[in-house]
This record gives sequence, C-alpha cells and structure tokens, in this order.
Amino acid sequence: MDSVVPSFGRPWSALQPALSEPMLSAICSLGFENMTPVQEATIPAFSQNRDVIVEAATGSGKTLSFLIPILELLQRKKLRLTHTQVGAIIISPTRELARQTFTVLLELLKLTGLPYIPHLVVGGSSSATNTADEMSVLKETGADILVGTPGRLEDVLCGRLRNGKKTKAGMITASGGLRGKPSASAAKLEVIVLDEADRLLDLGFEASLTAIFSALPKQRRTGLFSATMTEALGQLVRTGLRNPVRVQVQVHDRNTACSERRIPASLSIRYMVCPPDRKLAQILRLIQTAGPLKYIVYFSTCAAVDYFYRLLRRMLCPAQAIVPGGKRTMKEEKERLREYFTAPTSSSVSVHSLHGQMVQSKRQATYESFSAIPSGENEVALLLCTDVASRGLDIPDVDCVIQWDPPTDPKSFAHRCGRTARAGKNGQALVFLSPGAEETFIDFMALRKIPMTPADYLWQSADGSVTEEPPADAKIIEDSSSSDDGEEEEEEEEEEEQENGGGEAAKKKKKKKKRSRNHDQLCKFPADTRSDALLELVRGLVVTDRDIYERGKLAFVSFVQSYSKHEASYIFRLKELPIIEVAKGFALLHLPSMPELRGRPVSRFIPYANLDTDAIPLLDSKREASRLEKLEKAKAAAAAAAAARASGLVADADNDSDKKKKKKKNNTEAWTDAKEAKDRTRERKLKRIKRRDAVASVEEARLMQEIEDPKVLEALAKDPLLAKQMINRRDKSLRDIKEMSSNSGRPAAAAEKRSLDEIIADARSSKRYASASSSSEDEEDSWEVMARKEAIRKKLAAKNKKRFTFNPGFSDDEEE
Ligand SMILES: Nc1ncnc2c1ncn2[C@@H]1O[C@H](COP(=O)(O)OP(=O)(O)OP(=O)(O)O)[C@@H](O)[C@H]1O
Repeated sequence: MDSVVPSFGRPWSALQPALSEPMLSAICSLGFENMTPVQEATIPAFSQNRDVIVEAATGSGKTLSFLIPILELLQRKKLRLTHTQVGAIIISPTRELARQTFTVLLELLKLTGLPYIPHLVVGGSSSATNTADEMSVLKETGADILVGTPGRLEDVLCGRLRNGKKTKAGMITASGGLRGKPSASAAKLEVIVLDEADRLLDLGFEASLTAIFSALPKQRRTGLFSATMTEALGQLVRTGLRNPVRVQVQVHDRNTACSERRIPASLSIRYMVCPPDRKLAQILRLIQTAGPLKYIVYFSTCAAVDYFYRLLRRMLCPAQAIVPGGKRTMKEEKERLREYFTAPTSSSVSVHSLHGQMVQSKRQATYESFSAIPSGENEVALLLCTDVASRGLDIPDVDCVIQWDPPTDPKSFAHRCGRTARAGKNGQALVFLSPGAEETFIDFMALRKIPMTPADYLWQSADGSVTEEPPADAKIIEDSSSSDDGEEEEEEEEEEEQENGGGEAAKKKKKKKKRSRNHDQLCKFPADTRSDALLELVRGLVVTDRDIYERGKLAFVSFVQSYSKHEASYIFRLKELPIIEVAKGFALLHLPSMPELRGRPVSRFIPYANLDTDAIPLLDSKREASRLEKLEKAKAAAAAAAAARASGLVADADNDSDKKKKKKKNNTEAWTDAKEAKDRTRERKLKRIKRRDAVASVEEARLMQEIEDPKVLEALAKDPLLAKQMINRRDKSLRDIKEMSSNSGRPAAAAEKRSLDEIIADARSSKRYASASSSSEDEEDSWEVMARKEAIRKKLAAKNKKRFTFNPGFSDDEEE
C-alpha cells in the first residue's frame, strides 16, 4: 500500500472503520486535526487484525500509528486478562525511546479514560535489588500493556535474571525476592509492536527477541515500524508475520518534482567537505552565523562525546565548568576565545551530553533538560551525543543536526538527521566529510534515496566576522614535510622491493599512493590560519586540565578504532584516513604511541611546546595530591632501580622485566596490520594442514598399494563393504596427491596408478580368485589375508583420526 505526501491527510473522523468515541476526543484534545499519511494508511489495517510492516520517514507520526490500533484492538476484543497477563507489548531499542513512547501512551490513556494499566520496563538500575523491586512492583500492580527494551522485557516475560542466568521457575534468588518465574505472562497477548524494528532485528538483540517471541502465542498481531524498514527485510521471517500489509510512505522531492526520497520533505541535508582538524572551527562559525538555535551534534564514540563536552563547556559556558585559577582565568579565556567565536546576539550557550555509558539518571536528566529548552529564545543549546540518541527521540524544536562523524552504521544517518524537521517543521542537517574517499558517501546516500547538497566552507576574517569567501591571504597549503616523508618512504620502498622481489613492496607502494592521494586532497584546501590558531588556543586550555588531556587521548584512540568498524568499509578506510589531521582536530598535545601511526607522516604534527605531561594538573585538589604522591613514589623507585643498575646489582628479574618492556615497545604493529597478519597466519596454517593431509594421503596411497597384494585382493572381493570403503579412500588419496602435485608443479606419480576398482575387477575375473574360493589351502590363506586386512583397516582408521583431530592451539613455531 503506497501513499504519497501531502504531509497531512484527511481528518480523523474519515477513518474506516471509525475510531471509538473516547479515542476521537483524545486526539482532538491533542490538537491533531488531520492524520499524517502513515497514520491514514496504517491505523485501519492494523486495527482490523492485519499484521503490518510500516516504513515512513522520521517524524511522520508512526508512534500514534501503533498506539491507537493497540488501544482500539484491546477495547474491541474485550480481553479478560488476569493480574499478571499482558495484552500488548511495545519493544524499543533504547531506554529513552521506550520512556518517550510510554509517556505518549500514558497521555492517550488519560485522555481516553480507558482502564488499561501500562508498565514501563527498561534497564538502567544497576543493582539486582532494584531489579527485584521493579519486578515486585510489576507483580503487585499488574500490567495490560508493557513498553520496554528487549533485555528487560525478556527478564519480565521469560524469568531471566540480570546476570544472564535463567533460574528454575519458582526459585527465590539471593538477590532478594526476584523469582526466576516470569513476572508477567504473554499467553493471552493480542498485539506486539517492534518500534525501530530494523534496529531490533540486528544481531545485537537477537537472543532477547528470540526468547520474547518464544513466550508469545502464535495467534497475535505483529507490527513492525521504522523509517528504514527495507534494511531489515531479510530478518522479518523471525517475527512470524502472517500475510502482512506493507505500508511505505514515499516523499516527493520538492526540487525535483517526481523523484522520491526517504527523508521528510521539510528536511534539508547538506554535507561539508572539510579537513578533520577544522571541524571545531566550522561548528563555532556555524553557530555564530545561524543565531540562537537548538543543535544536536553526533559523534561516533562515547569518549569523543565526553571529551568535547568538557572542552566546549569550558570554552563556551565557563560558568558551568571548573576553570583552573577561578574567575580571573575564566575572564582571560573568554576574552581570548572572543577572537574566534562570538555568541549570536546576547545569547547564552548551554552544552549537554548524552551517551550509552552514562548512568541512567544522568541520561534521563540530560534528555529532559535539553527537551525543555525552547528554540530561538536567546539560547544556543548544544546536545553532544552518540547514536544512542539517533532513533525515535522526539525532542521538540531541534533546528539543526550536525554529524561531526558520519555514522558507523549508514542506517543511522537518516535517523540522526530525522531528529529535526519533525511533523512538517523545517530542519537542517549537516555532515562533515573528509576530503578524498569519504566524499563517496554522498553518492552512497543518494542511492539510498537520501539526497544531500553541498554546504559552503565558512571562513573568518581578522575582525571575527564569518564569511563564505576565503580571505585574500588564504593560500594553498605548501606541505614540505610530506614531500620529505615521501622521498624517505620511496627510498625505503625501493630497498624493500629489491629485497622482496617486488611483490610486498609493490602492494605497500599502492597503499601509500592512495594515502598520499587523500593528502593531496587536503592540500587543495587553502590554509585556514584562524582555525589553526583556534586549535592552538584549545591546546592551551587542555594543558591546564589533566582530565580533559586524558580524555582527549582516549577520544582520539577510540575514534581511530571506531573508524575501522564502519559498515561501509570501502568508503571509510582507516588506511586512507588523514590520521594526523584527525589528531590535530582533537587538539592533542602530543601523538599517543599508537601502532596505527606507523608509516604515517608524523612530522606534520607539531607537539605542544615545552610539554611536560607529568606537570598537567588535575583540577580536583584531593585527586591531584594523591596523583603527585604516586608520581613521587614512582620517580623514587625508578631512581633506586637506576642506582642499583649502575652499581651492578641488577637482579635477573629486573633484566627480565626490561626485556619484556623492550619487547612491548618494539611491538609497534598497527592493530589493523595485526589483523591482516593474523589472516595471513591463518591462511598459512590452513595451507599447512592441507599439506599435512596430502602427505597423509601419500602414505595412505602407499598403504593402498599393499592391497594390490593378490591375497588382500581376494579378501576384498569377498567383503564388498570394505572394498567400497577402500575404493573411496583410495580415490580421495589419488585426488589429494594430484592436487598436491599440481600445486607444487611435480608430476603425480602415484596418481598414475591403476584405480582400485580396476584392480578388484581384474582380481574378480581372474582364474585364481575363482579357484581360490573353493580351495582349502586358499581358505587357510584367507585367514592370513583377513588378519592383514584388519591391520590395514586399523591403520587407516588411526590415520584418519589423526588427520581430523586438528589442534587449533598450536603455535606457528611448533607447526613449522
Ligand atoms: N496527526 C498529527 N498531527 C500533528 N502532529 C502529529 C500527528 N501525529 C503525530 N504528530 C507529532 O509528530 C511528531 C513526530 O511523531 P513520532 O514521534 O510519532 O514520529 P515517528 O514517525 O515515530 O519518528 P521517528 O521515525 O523519528 O521515530 C510528534 O511530536 C507527534 O506529536
């Protein structure tokens, strides 16, 4: 069933079958006059006992598309549920989304006056006692409709404990009253909804979903909802849908009248090709020009959110941050920053953070406080977050979504952008892409019906004003360091090429060429001296706060790790990432010792002048005192060890630990390279096993030769089963030998032997066999033959056993 925008459809009263009276009046109280297209298409089908798969753009009103049918179905069925039985379940991938859906459900129940009891089951309570309390509350109050996240719903419906163990039904656990028995029964369940179904059907939730589905009756309605449903089609079978209605709401592009897109018509997505070390300057310039707006900024890791949250809070709202040296420094810092950033007319700035590693209470508080900020009222509000806030969240009045990093999972892209331009409102989204390979992301998204338009790079003049024109003095970067590096590298390569006969070195050369192509792209950008100066100013802040300094390093390392996990790995290639510019963008004081930096042009990174990392203080005085104490002790111990070494009293143990340290230091292999090396080792191992097998086969073939002994043949002719086994083994041996010979280029001498069938056929037809079968002498012989046959059978069995019990724990050396 396809429906096409207008963004609002017919009035609610036009629905067939008509909604119940209480429902119509509740919707009227919400102030929604007309249905959205997805509501118009989904509600009739879902409330008339059809399973539905619904795909509609973000912010198009899918929540009401399932909440209204759930309440209508429950009313119509007049289910008689006992205290512990539930009639409907809604599963969401995140706690925030489950809570949001629960709030809308509560509102609907309040307005309709329907007597159903809803219950929210989300994770987040750290202690088992809290879990037990939650469960006992559920048991006491009972629930008709459960809204929750997969893990906790599994606890409730299947009696699982938080530590993952399943207990015998009825058993009281040590955690105080929490029973292994399910706290609610889904035996009479009428309807289940998977919100953000494509995410839920990802492998991460598989175990919990399978357990939940196994607790449901087969006769039920199932609804799957998402803005990116097509991505999950392969997995739908797991949900047991029956003859579902597929609702797909398409959006027509405003600009190109007929082409369809999978994002709201009111959403404009732009991309900015920008070197990674200039993203901070770009964001500040954007805020400065755009006015007091509400922004969501997405990062790829929790560590990056933590770091930039602390940094931006210190820069933009020092009143909220702890600033070393108190008010005076705060004032100085503010003054210096003013050169690079001026908040839009008389607005204050607030910075918030939200990610999955935060404690639940803080997550909830942030979500609520950011949601409560009205847009455009003299406040620039920034929410820095990870993908935990990408799906489903209906945060009011978000004006602009900025993706500092493109998402690791391309599906998240549309969901992230969809936090703005909801319910027909206008919204802007911007994604930063590094010059070079990452630009392919634009075409990649266009294929997924998510069009983007280019955004202008923003410049800043000496007076601090922001323009789209580069200042007259902006020059193309002349990078001398890269050419030096290049020459050195080329020399090295030539040497290697000579040593290795060309193969490996040629490959490396190719890779480096690609890297330098990306670097060339970076060099095409005119230098942005003000952005560089801003980063230097930021480094000046970092060096005063150990907490920020440590978090910066962590954020950089975690970013590099996450980069290699991009699902679109042919676009986001770690090998082609301009990692030095990334490090600059994180305002690092020095490069961490990190294997990924091997072979990179590290000379392009200038460490912070006169840096003594030990001297960077923690702002918390107690923690700083304890750190200094530890540092002193470590220094004293090191001095004592050095003195002992100098006086020749070096213990063997010290030597050992030095060796270990050296070994560790020498291990500078990048973990991505290490992965490749691992693959190569695995390949080598497989080859070795194959070779060993082939050698075993040669031996087997030698054994087979014994079969040609006339007496053995005789026995074989009498025992067709054994003969068949022998033939099979023999044939396999011959194949292996042939393969080995063709691999090594040697002639397959053994393979030229007569096949066993021929030998046996010959033996059968020979006179000797005919006479032997009746002679007593031969009968005696046959006992001997039988004994040999048995010996061969045993030998073969032993050989095969050895061949197939491969021990994966061996080391390379042993195998060599
Ligand atoms: N018929 C309607 N008229 C006006 N506003 C509506 C209507 N239906 C829903 N809304 C509003 O639209 C907003 C977005 O709705 P909702 O959160 O259900 O979108 P969604 O399609 O689930 O988005 P996402 O894919 O991001 O989860 C909400 O603020 C909701 O109150």
